Amino acid sequence: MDSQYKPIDPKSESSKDAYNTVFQTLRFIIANPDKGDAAAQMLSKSKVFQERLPSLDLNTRRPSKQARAFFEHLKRYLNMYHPDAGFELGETLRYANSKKAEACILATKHWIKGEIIRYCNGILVELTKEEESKLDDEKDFSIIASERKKKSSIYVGPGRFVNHDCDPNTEFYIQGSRNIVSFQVLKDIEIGEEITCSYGTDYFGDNNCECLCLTCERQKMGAFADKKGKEPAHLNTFDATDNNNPEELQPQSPEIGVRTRGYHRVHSTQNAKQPKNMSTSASSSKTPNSQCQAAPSSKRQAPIVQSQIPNSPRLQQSKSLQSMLKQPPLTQSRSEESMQRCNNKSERTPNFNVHNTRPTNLAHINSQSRSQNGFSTPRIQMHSTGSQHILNQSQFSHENIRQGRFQQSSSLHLSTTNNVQSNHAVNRMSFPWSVSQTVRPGQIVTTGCSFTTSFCVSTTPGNAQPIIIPQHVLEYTAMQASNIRKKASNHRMSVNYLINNEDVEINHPSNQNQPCQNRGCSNINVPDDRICFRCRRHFKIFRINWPMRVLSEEPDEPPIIKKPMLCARKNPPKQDLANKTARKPINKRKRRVEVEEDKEELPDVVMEDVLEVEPLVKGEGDVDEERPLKRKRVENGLGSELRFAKNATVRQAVTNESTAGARKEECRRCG
Ligand SMILES: C[S@@+](CC[C@H](N)C(=O)[O-])C[C@H]1O[C@@H](n2cnc3c(N)ncnc32)[C@H](O)[C@@H]1O
Repeated sequence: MDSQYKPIDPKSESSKDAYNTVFQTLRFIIANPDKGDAAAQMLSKSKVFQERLPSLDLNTRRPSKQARAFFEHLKRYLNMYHPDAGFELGETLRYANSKKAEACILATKHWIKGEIIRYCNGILVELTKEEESKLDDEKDFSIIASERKKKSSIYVGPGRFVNHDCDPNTEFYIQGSRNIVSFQVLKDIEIGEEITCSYGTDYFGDNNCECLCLTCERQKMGAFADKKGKEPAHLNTFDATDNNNPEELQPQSPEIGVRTRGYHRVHSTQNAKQPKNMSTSASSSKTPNSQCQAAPSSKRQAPIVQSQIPNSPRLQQSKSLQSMLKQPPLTQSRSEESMQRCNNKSERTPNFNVHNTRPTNLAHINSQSRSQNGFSTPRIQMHSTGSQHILNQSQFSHENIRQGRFQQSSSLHLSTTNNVQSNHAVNRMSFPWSVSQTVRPGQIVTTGCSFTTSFCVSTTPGNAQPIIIPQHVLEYTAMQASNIRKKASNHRMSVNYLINNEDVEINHPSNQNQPCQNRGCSNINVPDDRICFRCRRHFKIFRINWPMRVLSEEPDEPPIIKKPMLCARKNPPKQDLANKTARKPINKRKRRVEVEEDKEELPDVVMEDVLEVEPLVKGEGDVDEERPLKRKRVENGLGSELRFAKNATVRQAVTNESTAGARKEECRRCG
């Protein structure tokens, strides 16, 4: 396995080329979903590919075995953009530390229990001991340990982006006899919902005590469990009084319970049956920073194990996967040792309160209450830190927020050097934008951003909602800030608050920060445009509003063309022969037309060109793309991807018709 991967410098010319090539290829596969081979071939012929992977020459008559395998893998990734894929790659802050979003898989269609998400797959590639030892701890790999084969395999492909949930909505599914693993739906999945599976019960520390999944959040388990009355580590809310140097308390520090990324082992749901002391080698040795106390197993909702689904059609098929995925039990001593280490760490751990901008952790409001400082906070209770803030966590859970039952929980931060009552420049780093704006009391600010400097409201992108910063929050914050300022300078503090939906009056003081105009989308984090980034990106690639990926209308039926009367004469006259030979170029031309069509499908489009095309925002399910597409065609003479299939048929029909016409004429001519 060649692990000598060098990332492309995003500023380089070749990265632009690469971007265009990949973009064109994606558009090609969208327009031609069944031409995965052609798309992969196209990509392999590109400059960037040939420069960077010269050993994988796919364009010879007999590509090497390695090249063919790579080719298949390439197709696997391209197929993520297949209109029927039913999922897309998104990003989330749920599992990562505050600085880095992680990938996740989001449903773009409604999935029904039992269905196979076949394009979300990956392949298990066995690793030699040497290869395994070479794996870089800094990089995130998904490794599946096979007990049967007594080997580990690396899991590669789009499926590797599926995150873990203790109550997952899918499970691993072996496709056919090959080592291709995709996912089977365990419970219906809504559009926009994250697709998750279970990595096993001990993947994130013993009994998944470091797990950050939604289920754990809802049930106050895993990293959300209340650790002996202490602030849950994942909350990481910074209390300026705890430490004079906030830098020391950056969430990435292992001591504060944020896991390092690294070499991870994914295990099947089979592991749910394992005794507690059989911790995985990964959980004990590869996630060194477990600052945890395992939640009582009776409370934990057991991941759905395969045997719990009676008559599961894939039960038999996946038997081999089950056995493959069984973990080698660790020795008791090792497991105990890891537990011991776990406990020791949690004892050592002070009441860390570094805010990591993960909003889901910040729900702790008791409405209609009074803050400790006597400020009347009719709709909000806030406190800079403290352990009592789990009060209503379930009510203000990520899910509630996502479903719009509550406004996004948020956290205000400010530098003590700022005067809170005046305007503040906010450095918003909302992936992938970075903008700044001034926040005034009462102004709606858009959440969906993490922050680096003085003052910010933060939450998870994708679930962003605008919120109003009430005057009293700012006053309270200002007061806290001035208190702290007396003690030390250059400290940050946080005020966590959440506003009930009913109490929030949403008005838009400016045209900034408004909900995405694409009615299929629930994002309310649109800083300077009508369409949120996700929808723009989707439109850019698919030329269709999110989450639609397929045409709702069938393409026009080609006009019915009666088969032309062919010349029935056995020995056509010489003229016919001449025509026959003359017809060859016609066919060639026809073939050329098809090739040209393909070319047309792959215009040299740069991002800016595409962004100029304004998506139509009519409503969910609307696929009327005529306006932008027509405009596009007029503007730069490009055809519409959406129409490609249609055009191809129509053009084909036209070609047939004219050929038929020509033949008829010929026949008429020959009598
Ligand atoms: C197989 S990868 C999944 C894709 C990953 N999010 C990424 O961007 O590469 C596994 C990694 O995702 C993160 N992760 C997934 N589920 C998690 C969970 N329930 N709790 C904490 N971290 C999780 C961890 O960083 C883990 O190492």
